[in-house]
Amino acid sequence: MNIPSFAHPVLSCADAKQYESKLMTDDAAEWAAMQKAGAGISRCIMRDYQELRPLPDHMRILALVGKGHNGGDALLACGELLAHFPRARVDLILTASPDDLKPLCARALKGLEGRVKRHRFEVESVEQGHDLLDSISEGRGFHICLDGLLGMDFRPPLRSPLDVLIQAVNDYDAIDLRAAVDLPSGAGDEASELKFEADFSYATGIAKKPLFEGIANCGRVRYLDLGFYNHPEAEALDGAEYVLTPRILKPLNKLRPASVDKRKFGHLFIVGGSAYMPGALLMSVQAAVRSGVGLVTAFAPESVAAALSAQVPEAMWVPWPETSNGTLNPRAIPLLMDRISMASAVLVGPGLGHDRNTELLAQDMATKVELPVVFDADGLRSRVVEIAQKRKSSYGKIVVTPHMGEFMRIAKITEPDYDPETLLSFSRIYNVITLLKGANTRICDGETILYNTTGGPVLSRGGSGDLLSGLIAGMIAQNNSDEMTAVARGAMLHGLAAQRLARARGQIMVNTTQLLDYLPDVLRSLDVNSRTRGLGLS
Ligand SMILES: NC(=O)C1=CN([C@@H]2O[C@H](COP(=O)(O)OP(=O)(O)OC[C@H]3O[C@@H](n4cnc5c(N)ncnc54)[C@H](OP(=O)(O)O)[C@@H]3O)[C@@H](O)[C@H]2O)[C@@H](O)CC1
Ligand SMILES: Nc1ncnc2c1ncn2[C@@H]1O[C@H](COP(=O)(O)OP(=O)(O)O)[C@@H](O)[C@H]1O
Repeated sequence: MNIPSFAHPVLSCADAKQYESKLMTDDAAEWAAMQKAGAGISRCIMRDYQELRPLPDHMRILALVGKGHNGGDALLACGELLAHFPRARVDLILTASPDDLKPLCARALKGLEGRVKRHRFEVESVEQGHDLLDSISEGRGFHICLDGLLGMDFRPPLRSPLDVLIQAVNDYDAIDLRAAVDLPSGAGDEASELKFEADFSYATGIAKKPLFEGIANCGRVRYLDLGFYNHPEAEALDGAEYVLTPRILKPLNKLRPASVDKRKFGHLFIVGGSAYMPGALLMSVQAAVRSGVGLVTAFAPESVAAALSAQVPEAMWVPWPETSNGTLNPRAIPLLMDRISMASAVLVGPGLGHDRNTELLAQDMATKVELPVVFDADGLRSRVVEIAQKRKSSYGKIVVTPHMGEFMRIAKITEPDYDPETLLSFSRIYNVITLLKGANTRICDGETILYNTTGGPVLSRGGSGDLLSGLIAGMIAQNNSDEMTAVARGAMLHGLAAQRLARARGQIMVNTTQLLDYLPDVLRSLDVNSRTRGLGLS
């Protein structure tokens, strides 16, 4: 796939530093980038804190400030927060004397003079660190802790007193939101065991590779597009890993031509459900009908089809004969194949249940359906990917959407494995597009990995994956892009809607399907004609 404008390269810290040195050849350019970074970080914090509650006017902010530009970004972010919340209180912990700060960091500090309190961190033990934090906050803790100690220039080991400070802050439980500038202090191409434990890492300008190692090693990653790739030097960058930007949604946010009818927007077939798991199918269908696809036909177990159809009358429901287990009978596949000429894509799996019959059904679908087919949940079988390996190149792609447990099963590995090479080789060998779900969802076609950094723990509840597969399949069925782009588009919409849900209603006391009500706002809030930066940060 040629890398389109909606994805930006993920670089090692060393490559990011080299690339930035080509873009920023003088202090004025660096200062401008730092100001954008500071403004972007403060916007993100104001937005992300709302997953907990609205930000209080009198918020207490603690910034940990190192001597480099990472510290400078944190200081500029504090200035922005103060501009929005003049009654906020900002305390800075400096680990170097002001004379030792890099000039732009010193300039950012000067800009805050008289508006913040400074503290030097000269304590020797973690306990003394806690006492200092208690005394600074007068025992009330902090709403926000901003880590600007070390950025991409970190080289292990962590030197004293940074190690003590990071440990003290990590252990201090009276902090609502921990935000790392660029990447958590202690992370880097070479990381130290001790790292700032971030809830969010706000990647400034370039998303660095260490952010995507392991499972959410650096908290939630938020990529701030500062326009670093609007530069001729960007052409020379290569590599397999990219971070998605909301620009991928731009084609969805256009007025539809006056002359179109529903057939123009595709027809999705969804096969799933079982007598004891009808809800998963229902959720996939609910999401699919919201995706913009023109028509949805759902094939459901005959004992539940009527009840489901009452819930989503927009879809056409076809009752499917059941086995004694209440699962779909594979012998009834002609029900689907007789109608297949009407479809543009197929989704198999939500709520299907796991038995020999559904296994046969999934295999049959992989063999017989020439259209793009998405396999999710119980449709994810090792035989399906083996069949995909031999699929004719004229057929539509097979897309698999495993979480790590399911991935281990179909990739026949025994341990969770987040190595990009594992995902690349699996997708290449089996000739599939893989969407590997998790805190940072990865989408891979065997040549490229796209990281979707949207979403969050509000999605960690039953049914989120069913909504995702319905959205993805609905995007593919619309046939307005290649399958990889359609999959990535569905994932980004799902994540952005989840963020909106969490900000409006919190992460905890919500239903999975409430996410659906936030999908329209995602699209409607995009500034589609913006040419300079990613389309907004939401
Ligand atoms: N370039 C730009 O314009 C833009 C940059 N941006 C931002 O700048 C960040 C990079 O800034 P940077 O280059 O100033 O380095 P940064 O990571 O802040 O500090 C390095 C200092 O840490 C120190 N140090 C290292 N290892 C250590 C250890 N083990 N233990 C203790 N100390 C250690 C080392 O000190 P030294 O070894 O020299 O004594 C050095 O001076 C980047 O991540 C992003 O946030 C964005 O604003 C976008 C525009
Ligand atoms: N901590 C998290 N951060 C971000 N996204 C998450 C997190 N936990 C789960 N998700 C997302 O929620 C969805 C869960 O899908 P899945 O595991 O199939 O759930 P289910 O089978 O219950 O529908 C995926 O899109 C996954 O990426």
